[in-house]
Amino acid sequence: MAIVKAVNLTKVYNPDTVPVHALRDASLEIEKGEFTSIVGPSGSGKTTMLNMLGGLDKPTSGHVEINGTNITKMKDSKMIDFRLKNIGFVFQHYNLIPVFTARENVSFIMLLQKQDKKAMQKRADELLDKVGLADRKDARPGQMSGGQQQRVAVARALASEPKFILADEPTANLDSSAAMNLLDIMQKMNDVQNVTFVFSTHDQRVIDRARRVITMVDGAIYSDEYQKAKEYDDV
Ligand SMILES: Nc1ncnc2c1ncn2[C@@H]1O[C@H](COP(=O)(O)OP(=O)(O)OP(=O)(O)O)[C@@H](O)[C@H]1O
Repeated sequence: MAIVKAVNLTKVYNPDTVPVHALRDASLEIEKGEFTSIVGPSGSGKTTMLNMLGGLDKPTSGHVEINGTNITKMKDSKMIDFRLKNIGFVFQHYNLIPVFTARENVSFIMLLQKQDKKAMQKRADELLDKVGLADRKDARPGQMSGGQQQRVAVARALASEPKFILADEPTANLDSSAAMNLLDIMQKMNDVQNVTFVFSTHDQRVIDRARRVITMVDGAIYSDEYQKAKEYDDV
């Protein structure tokens, strides 16, 4: 069964004033263990699609299923809890909490899930080790580079052991070496632990690493192709 299934999604913003058709009858399925890029020109609907897949917004028509559960009909209060347990998010602007250390940022989701404090600390430390930040656990976002902040964001996204990770333009603000390093880490997590990643991106470096490339044009799925992905450097 697909982890994520988007069925005939249409999204119209501002339907009563100046309607914008951001998605037009777009359907896709994501299986466990995929490393997939959603690409397409600016305004083609990539972010709108990720927002629908992550339950951050609702379609005008159509629906989204996650592991067989229709999330489109879910009440907002239930959706928050469902998101916490099932979906990890990585954003272009990292979205870390500035007054928290790296460890606290990673622990925060587990705190919301009322996990045991010791287990929470242990998991946060393991995740930060995995993203190469063993020596930056007590640093706050303002004391870290963009690449380091985005690696904290990846560790945070994994903290609740989600079914899949959605990453909206994760390398957009990173220089070349930080972007490659982030991709190496995510690709290795995909390869070794079978973590499922879905990206939206303009970045050819990210597209080259994907095994599947879904292209959107004007709110619709234009093509959906598998390719041989560029290998990652061991990290
Ligand atoms: N909240 C909103 N209100 C109105 N229109 C919106 C809103 N969000 C997006 N749109 C419009 O919907 C269309 C799709 O936008 P979306 O952000 O999904 O595209 P994108 O492919 O992610 O673009 P980019 O690559 O520039 O980030 C665009 O025409 C955009 O202007």
